[in-house]
Amino acid sequence: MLSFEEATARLQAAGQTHVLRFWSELSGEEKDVFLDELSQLDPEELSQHCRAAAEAASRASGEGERLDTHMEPVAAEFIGSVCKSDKETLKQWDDEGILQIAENRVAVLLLAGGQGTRLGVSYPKGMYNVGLPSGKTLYQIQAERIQKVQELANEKNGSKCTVPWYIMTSEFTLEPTEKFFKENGYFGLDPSNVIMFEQRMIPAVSFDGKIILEKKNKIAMAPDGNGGLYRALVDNNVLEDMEKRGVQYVHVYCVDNILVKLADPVFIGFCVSKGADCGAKVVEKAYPAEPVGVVCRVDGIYQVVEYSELKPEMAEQRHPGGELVYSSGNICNHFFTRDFLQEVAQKFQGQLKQHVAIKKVPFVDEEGSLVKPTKPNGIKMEKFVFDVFQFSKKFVAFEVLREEEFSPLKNADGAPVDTPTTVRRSLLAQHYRWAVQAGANFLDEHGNPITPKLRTAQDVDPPAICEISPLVSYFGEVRHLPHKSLNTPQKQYLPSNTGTDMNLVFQSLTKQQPKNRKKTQHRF
Ligand SMILES: CC(=O)N[C@H]1[C@@H](OP(=O)(O)O)O[C@H](CO)[C@@H](O)[C@@H]1O
Repeated sequence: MLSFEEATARLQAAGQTHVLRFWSELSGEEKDVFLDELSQLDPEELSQHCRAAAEAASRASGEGERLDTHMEPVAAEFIGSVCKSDKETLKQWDDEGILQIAENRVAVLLLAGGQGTRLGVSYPKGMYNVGLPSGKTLYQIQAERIQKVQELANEKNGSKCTVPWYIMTSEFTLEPTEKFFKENGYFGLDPSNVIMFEQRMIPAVSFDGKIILEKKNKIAMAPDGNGGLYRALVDNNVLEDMEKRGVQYVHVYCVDNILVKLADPVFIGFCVSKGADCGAKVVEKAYPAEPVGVVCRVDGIYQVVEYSELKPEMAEQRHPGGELVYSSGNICNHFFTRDFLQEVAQKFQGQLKQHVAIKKVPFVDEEGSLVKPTKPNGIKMEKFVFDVFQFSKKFVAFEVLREEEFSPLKNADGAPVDTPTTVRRSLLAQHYRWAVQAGANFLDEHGNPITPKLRTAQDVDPPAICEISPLVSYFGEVRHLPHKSLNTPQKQYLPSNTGTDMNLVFQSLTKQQPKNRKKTQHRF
C-alpha cells in the first residue's frame, strides 16, 4: 500500500490533489481504506482518463452529426435469419452447434457487472425474481438452460460435455453473486465450471476534469462498461482458462434478457458454418425510440450505434413501405471465437472507444456532507462490448424472433416496457405456446377447454399460466413418446429434438385444476 507522501505525489502528477482535502479529518482506519483505493490508480492513466473525460464530454454532441452522413443499414441479404431460413438449414445449424457443444468447444460468458440503476435494486440483476410461479431468478433460469443444453448435446453425441460459464462481475456484483451461487448450490452446476471474475472500476469525473469524491475517503467509481470485458479477460487470465479447457467459441450475453438462449446451438452453428469470428443476434426494432443499439455499417464497417448516440431523426427514418431503415436491434448476444478475443485483448483493447455518459453522481461538498445532485454533474466513461466488431475479419448478423428470444428486464414495474411484469409475461406466453404447439390442452377451473390463443398482447397474461422448467425443455423441443392423455399427436417443434420429459408436463396440465384458481396454473 502507498504511504500518504507517495499518494500525494501521484495525485499531484495527475492534478488531482483535491481528493485529499479531508485527510486531516479521517481516522487511521479511514486513511488506510483510502490509501488502499489510491494505490490502485496509476497516475499516468488517471490523468489521461480525467483529461479524456472532460474533452469527450465537450465533444459528445458532435458524434450524431457524423453518423448522419456515414451510417448505412445492413442489407437484408447479409443478415442470417431464423424466420427466413428453411427447416433443413436450421437443423443443419442446430446440429453443428450441438456438435461443437458436445466437443467442449463452446463457453458462455455473462456480462453482469451493471448496477441495475433503472430497475432500482441494490443487488445484482441476475438475483431478481420476476414473479414466476417457480420463483426462479434470472441466474437460476440461465444455469438451468446451461444444464439442459449440455444434456441435449450429451444425448445426441453420447459423450459428457461441459459448457463453462464465465461471469464478469464488478465491485458491486462480485460478492453478492458469489454468495448467491454458493447458497443455491450453483443451481446444480459444477462450481469448477462457473468462473467469476471482476471488471475494473474507473473514477467518475466532473466537467472540469476533476475526480469526484463520494465520501471523504472514497472516490466515486463506476465499472468501465461492458466493453471492460476485454481488459478483464487479460487481468484475470480468462483466455488461458478457456484455452486449457479447449474452448473455441464464446457466446457472450447480457444478464437481463429472460429469454436468452445460452450457448444457442442454432446461432453457434450458423456462425461456425459461415466461418465468422464475430457475430451479433438482432431482432427487428419495435419502434424508433426503442432503447436498443442498431447493427449497421459506418464508413462501410460493421458496428452497433448505441441508442443513446443515435439521433431521433435517424432512428425514425423509414423505407417507402413503412419499415424502419435502422431496424436491426442489438440484443446483446454476441458470438466470438477465442482467437478473435485473444487478438482483441492483445492488440486492440486499448483502442476501444470511450463513450461518455453524463450522470448525476452523488458527491461530498466542501463541508464534507453528501449531496445527491438534481441535475447531471459528472462524467462516467464506458466502453461497449460491441465496439470490437470493427476488428473482425468476418462479421455476421443473425436475426431471431423477438417473442422467442428477447425480453429484457430494464425498468421497475410501472414503466411501460421491459419491467418484471412484461418479462414474466413474455416467458409465460412462450411456455404456453410451446405446450400448445406440442399438443397440450388447457382446462379452466370448471374443466372446460380454454380456447388456444398463440398470440397475446404484451399487457395481458397468456390464456393459461404454465411455466416449463428449462430442465424439461430448452427451447420447446419435445421427446417423441406416445402418451394416452394427449388429445393431439405430439409434434416436434424445433430442430433440437433430443430428449425431454415434456409429455409429463402435458399430463399434469390436463389434470383437473383446483377450484379456486382462475386459470390453469402449474409449476415444474
Ligand atoms: C453497451 C451495450 O451493450 N448496450 C446494449 C445493452 O443496452 P443497456 O441499456 O446497456 O442494457 O442491451 C441492449 C439490449 O437489451 C442493447 O440494445 C444495447 O445495445
